[in-house]
Amino acid sequence: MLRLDTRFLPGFPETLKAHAEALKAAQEALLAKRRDPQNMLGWIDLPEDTETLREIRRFREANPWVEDFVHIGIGGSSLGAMALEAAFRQSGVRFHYVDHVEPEPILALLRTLDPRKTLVHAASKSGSTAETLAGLLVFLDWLKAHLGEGWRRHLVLTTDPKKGPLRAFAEREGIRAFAIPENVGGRFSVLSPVGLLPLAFADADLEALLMGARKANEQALSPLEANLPLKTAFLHHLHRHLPVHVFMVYSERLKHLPAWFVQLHDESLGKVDREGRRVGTTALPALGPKDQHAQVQLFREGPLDKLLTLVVPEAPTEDLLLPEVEGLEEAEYLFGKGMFQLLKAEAEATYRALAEAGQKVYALYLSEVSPYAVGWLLQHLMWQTAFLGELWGVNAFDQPGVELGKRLTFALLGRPGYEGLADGSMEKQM
Ligand SMILES: O=P(O)(O)OC[C@H]1O[C@H](O)[C@H](O)[C@@H](O)[C@@H]1O
Repeated sequence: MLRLDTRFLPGFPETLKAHAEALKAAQEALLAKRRDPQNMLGWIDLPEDTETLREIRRFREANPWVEDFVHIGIGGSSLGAMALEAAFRQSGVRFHYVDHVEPEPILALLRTLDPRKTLVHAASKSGSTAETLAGLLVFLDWLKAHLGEGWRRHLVLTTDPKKGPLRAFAEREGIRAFAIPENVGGRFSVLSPVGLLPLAFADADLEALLMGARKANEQALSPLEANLPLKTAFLHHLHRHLPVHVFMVYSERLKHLPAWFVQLHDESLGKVDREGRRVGTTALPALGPKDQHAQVQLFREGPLDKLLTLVVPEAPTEDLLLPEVEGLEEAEYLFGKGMFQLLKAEAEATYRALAEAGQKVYALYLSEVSPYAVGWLLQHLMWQTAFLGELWGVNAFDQPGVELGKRLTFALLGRPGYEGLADGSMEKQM
């Protein structure tokens, strides 16, 4: 369950009411777009897709031999999987992420792996991302060298259902390939096989995750009073003059969640709007309590240019009692308390201290760090982003700004068709 706390933003409920009509219009405009698959709103339907869930389960059950799971993918094709696996892994399977192109760590990883016990999962919506293809080339070669014809059982792909080089490769070679629905973009794909397949090997509770996400859907389709993502989107809209948005999570298990959110927020909303204006706010990842000892100094006394979201669990799923120790009387105030009580107190104290400093801050309380509550949170944040796209007049589902860098990379590597881009004649091609 998710709960919003705006106690340090006085007047918010009244302002919300005053904008009810405009918010309803934004909600209707977004929902009207669901009719056209080109609008990339397929992520709304992912939590209902029980058929894919069944297939993933069957695949997991058919491969009990897996001890190491290598996930090759980048951006939307890795950040969500990484965040959820770190939080909810119950199996003994070891996970490794190849979401970079630095040779040394890949070589170090290859030296530790036993190919007979390794499953390689390459995920890419487009099927053509250079980093992912590079990783796949290396691991494919490695599997073939060690396993001969047996390599096929050790590779699984997740990509577009019809298009792209990975789909074509899977069909040619008869490799198992799961699908990211055509109308689902990378950073909205965590509840597709991109995230669900690794999570199945982590033995995480996938049903609970999807059930939580369905709760966010229910809210997002409701009138404003019950529509939490529309409310948080409006909070961001109201504070859009503040350039920095700190996303601070008080959970070690969710330590990779801010990175997933940064891509979702920045890549969806940092755009040129319909009037040709540059819009967007810069999401800054933070982790409590660690960043109290690293970033909070800046948040307290640096520029008042931030909107901060604190994501705070309300209860532990398991607690640890802090024992009394003779000779450590300095810690007496901790004796007999639950460790979670300390975590909660630190979150509350930081919340108050930031508000006292004059920063704009609100809290999102998670009932607990469970697949159900986190599934709800992820889908909530995707809705928030989609609503903000409407309010800011941008398409939240494309990323035209990353294309030039990709084309220049191709040119620098001598890919046919990109000649000329690398030698300074770039302007001509833009
Ligand atoms: O899933 P893929 O097609 O491999 O894309 C991976 C990532 O790279 C692209 O450059 C986009 O900017 C991201 O939105 C995407 O998540």
